Amino acid sequence: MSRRHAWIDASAGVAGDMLLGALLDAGATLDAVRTAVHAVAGETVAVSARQVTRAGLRALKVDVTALVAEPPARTWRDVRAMLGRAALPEPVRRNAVAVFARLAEAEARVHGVTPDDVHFHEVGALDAIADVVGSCAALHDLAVTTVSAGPVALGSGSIRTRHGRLPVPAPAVAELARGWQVSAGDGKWQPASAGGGGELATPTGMALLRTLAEVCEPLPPMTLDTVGVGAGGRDPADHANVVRVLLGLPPENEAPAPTAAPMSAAPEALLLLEANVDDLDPRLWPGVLDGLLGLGAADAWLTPILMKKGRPAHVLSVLCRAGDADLLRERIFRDTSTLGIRQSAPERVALARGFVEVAVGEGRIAVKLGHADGVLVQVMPEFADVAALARRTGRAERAVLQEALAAAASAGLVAGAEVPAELES
Ligand SMILES: O=C([S-])c1cc(C(=O)S)c[n+]([C@@H]2O[C@H](COP(=O)(O)O)[C@@H](O)[C@H]2O)c1
Ligand code: NI
Repeated sequence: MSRRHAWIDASAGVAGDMLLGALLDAGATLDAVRTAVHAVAGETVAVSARQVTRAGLRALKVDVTALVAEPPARTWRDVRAMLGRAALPEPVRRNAVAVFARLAEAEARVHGVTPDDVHFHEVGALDAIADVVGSCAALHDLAVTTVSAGPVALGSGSIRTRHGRLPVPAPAVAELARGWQVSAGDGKWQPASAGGGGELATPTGMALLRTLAEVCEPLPPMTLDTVGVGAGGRDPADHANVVRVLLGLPPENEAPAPTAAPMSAAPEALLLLEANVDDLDPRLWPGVLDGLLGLGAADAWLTPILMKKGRPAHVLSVLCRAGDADLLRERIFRDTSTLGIRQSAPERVALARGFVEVAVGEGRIAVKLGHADGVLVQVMPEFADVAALARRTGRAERAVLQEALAAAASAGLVAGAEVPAELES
């Protein structure tokens, strides 16, 4: 099974349409992007792409056009429901939900509202849906298995929005950029008559990059395969207004054949945030855990304990990357009643993961595969898909789960088998 890495060059900034343009230019098909966008938004929006130049560089510019006169204003709750019911490949749905959750969280913080009440403005909502769903579908279509990105140029000066003049980086961008390497970049502020202000990164672009890229790093070693260049709307003279995506095979693909013991993954450094809580309304816990996972926690769970004074309580444990710890700590203080958070630095040895879909009756279920050195170690149908299919067909979850396991086994997905070629990221 070969891995395919995408490295995002956002040294001139990043916007949703620029990233989507770069992924299409790298070989993702417009068909795959349109199918996914239409599955979420219906025929209310058209996505097209054209060749342009930016400071003399050829690049692909994506255009998103609303086909309805007055697109409805949508909250994050509305968009989440649209993503939930759309016929999308599971990895595309999961990534798109995670991007919007991060965007809604950032907007909520800067506007002082709850994420569920964040409003994606009219045409802006359609734009964002097309950019986010389109980029997630394009990555899927390119069979990308891992993503990283370099430092991001954010810009300087100020921009005019429907709420008046905002400083650059725009507040939501600054929020989304926490924990990532950034700079103002080379984009100089100029008056609107000379092409507009110096905003180089937009909230949608930053939310996509922060969610899809696992780490901020210089271009990693890889055998370079394809370069895609996506254009922004403006063409200032002082820099090429583009995002680039470099696709290639990481060095592991060139390593010798796997040995017998398939557990050679290197430990990764993570942080464990923990708090003992004895006075939170128990009905709030599921929302707390979902919120932390939506913000990028690697895992979040509760352990029942007996605390001082004989009180039944829970330990909230949140495993995360160091760059996400500030955001998650603030979220824990906001959503629980804890007065303190412990922190330790465990190492995790994780299997590489991916998904394939199997047909079960009239539905499809994503099967999560954990693998090492080209060999499957864990094979487990996604329970959310099992439960959804059971609900739709009126069958028992247990029966659907057994059928999904049997479908996986007859497709050769069993522990010890070779990782299948079509493994999705
Ligand atoms: O209209 C609002 S509320 C608004 C808020 C913010 C904040 O950062 S808060 C930013 N903007 C600007 O809107 C455009 C579009 O951004 P997309 O991510 O939807 O492409 C961009 O210039 C933002 O900085 C608007
Ligand atoms: Ni607003």
